[in-house]
Amino acid sequence: REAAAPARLAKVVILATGGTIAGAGADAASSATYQAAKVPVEKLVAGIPELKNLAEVRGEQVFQIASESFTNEHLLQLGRRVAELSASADVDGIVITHGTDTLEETAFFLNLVIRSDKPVVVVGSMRPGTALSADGALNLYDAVAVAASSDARGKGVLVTMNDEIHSGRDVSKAVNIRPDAFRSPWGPLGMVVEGKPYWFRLPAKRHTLNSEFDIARIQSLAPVEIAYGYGNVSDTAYKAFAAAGAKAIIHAGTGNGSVSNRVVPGLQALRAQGVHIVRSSRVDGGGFVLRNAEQPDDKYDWVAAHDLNPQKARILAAVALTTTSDSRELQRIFWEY
Ligand SMILES: NC(=O)C[C@H](N)C(=O)O
Repeated sequence: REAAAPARLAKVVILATGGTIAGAGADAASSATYQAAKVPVEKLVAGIPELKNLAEVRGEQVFQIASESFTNEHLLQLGRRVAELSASADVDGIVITHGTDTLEETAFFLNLVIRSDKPVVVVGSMRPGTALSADGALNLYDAVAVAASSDARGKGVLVTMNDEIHSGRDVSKAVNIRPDAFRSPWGPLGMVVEGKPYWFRLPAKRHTLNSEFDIARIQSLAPVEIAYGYGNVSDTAYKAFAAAGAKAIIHAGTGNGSVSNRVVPGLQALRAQGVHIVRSSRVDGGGFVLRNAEQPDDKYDWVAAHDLNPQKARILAAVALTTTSDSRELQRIFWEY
């Protein structure tokens, strides 16, 4: 019998954007005090020789920033590069190294606008590589394992952190400092163990190839801001955002996305001026906002963000408003994505 030809290693591109996974501290005990976005991608890759058993890897430095400084322009530039690479026959999967603070926003954005079924995996770390028990190397190893795996195709943009594989739509940073920082309210999709992904569930919402949005058709994102709900709140921030040109304001509401009676008239007036009001919830670990519960959305022509947290609601509204300014369309999109 002839021996089977050895399987070709997948080709994976690592797009590096900075964050703690590229961070460096003064000594090994500095796990929380360090500078993010210091180490270049070549060094990150060279630090994990085991990557070459998983894939043919090459790195590309896109930015070198902490993720709290990401702007819409960074999202668009990164998205265009991911689209280009995913269209190339020479690329099987893409990994994006990213700071963890806004990782959930970038992952959701790419999940909405990248028209490809090739694996795109966003990864970060909670400790810099210089720290004791640094988590970045294993997280990156897991990300490359997932990006190289044909099983990961068509599952939308994914996030690997702390051995788990999450949907980029669902996942968010739930705690800081600790390496178990990322949670999905509906659970992770799977796990990576010793460089092999294991899957347990699939995303139910529209994404990537099944999305109506396409990075190729987006010149700029709509200006969308977030205002926080709390006791003794006023409508000052909402009005200021609208005056500065916001097309939609995400209300990071208390509980069910409730709105203080001190703020309701101001938001009605802003809607009458054309600004969209999207009610989300500030609760951590799984908000759930229903239309016409707490506030009469039909009457006020407001939108319910359903289970999307305020920062994810901002991303969806900023993308959706590039194709529609109709509130019913906006609401449909909030149910479907
Ligand atoms: N753990 C991290 O990556 C935090 C860092 N501030 C960032 O988001 O870039």
